Amino acid sequence: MAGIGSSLEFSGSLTSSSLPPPRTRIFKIIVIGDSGVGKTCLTYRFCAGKFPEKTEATIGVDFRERLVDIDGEKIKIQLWDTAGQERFRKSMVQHYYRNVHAIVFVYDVTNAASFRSLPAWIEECQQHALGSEVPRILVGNKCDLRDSLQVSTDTAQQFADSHSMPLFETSAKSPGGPEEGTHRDSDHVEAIFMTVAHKLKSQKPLILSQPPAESRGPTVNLSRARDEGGRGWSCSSC
Ligand SMILES: Nc1nc2c(ncn2[C@@H]2O[C@H](COP(=O)(O)OP(=O)(O)OP(=O)(O)O)[C@@H](O)[C@H]2O)c(=O)[nH]1
Repeated sequence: MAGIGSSLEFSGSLTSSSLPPPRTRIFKIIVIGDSGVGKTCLTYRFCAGKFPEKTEATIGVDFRERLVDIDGEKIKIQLWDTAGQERFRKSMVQHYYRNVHAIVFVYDVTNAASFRSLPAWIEECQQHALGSEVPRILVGNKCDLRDSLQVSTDTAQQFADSHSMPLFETSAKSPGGPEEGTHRDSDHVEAIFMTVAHKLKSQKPLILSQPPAESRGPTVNLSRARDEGGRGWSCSSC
């Protein structure tokens, strides 16, 4: 299960003034979907800020990280770009699903088969004990290829609703951004992953707590709040 429920505790003879700065939290987000839907491009776009010139099929898993500032806290967003091809997944699959904080399911809006595969990807997550308490989102990629659309927004939205996931339609390739209008395909890759990070941070605020008065000594516990178990969340900024 997700490791973000675990507490980060500093105890012993430390006083609050001598506490080391809290270490940077890492949010592990796995990106899952059929081969060729654009997982590498989406993760690269978020972490490197641009569309990659060339990609090859992912073998096993690739990691990409980006340090972001959320409400004054530095958080490392660690994206696990998983292989879509079965033959490249086998040996690594157990590692993907350890200590996952959030899941991003990706399909290609120009490839109906990639959309039809989603139940199998969801099932695989369930088989690895990722329950509904782990935030998940659905991303339809390649919205720049409007003329080749095979999955309508309505169909995708129905699917997302039935699985209590927010839906984002985007393009790892097009510049995107609010200046491009209010239509769904302007959902920005940046905003999508930042929304996930905000959700995780709001579920797991880092709080300074003290033990009950009777046992209070020089110890200060720095711990994370318990999981609120929120579901059915949505993007407020997109
Ligand atoms: N037009 C367009 N092409 C895209 C977009 N995203 C990815 N592609 C292209 O789709 C192809 C596959 O992209 P990848 O990111 O490698 O796909 P993947 O899901 O990581 O594939 P696997 O590693 O095999 O699982 C590449 O040729 C990309 O250039 C997009 O938003 N728009």
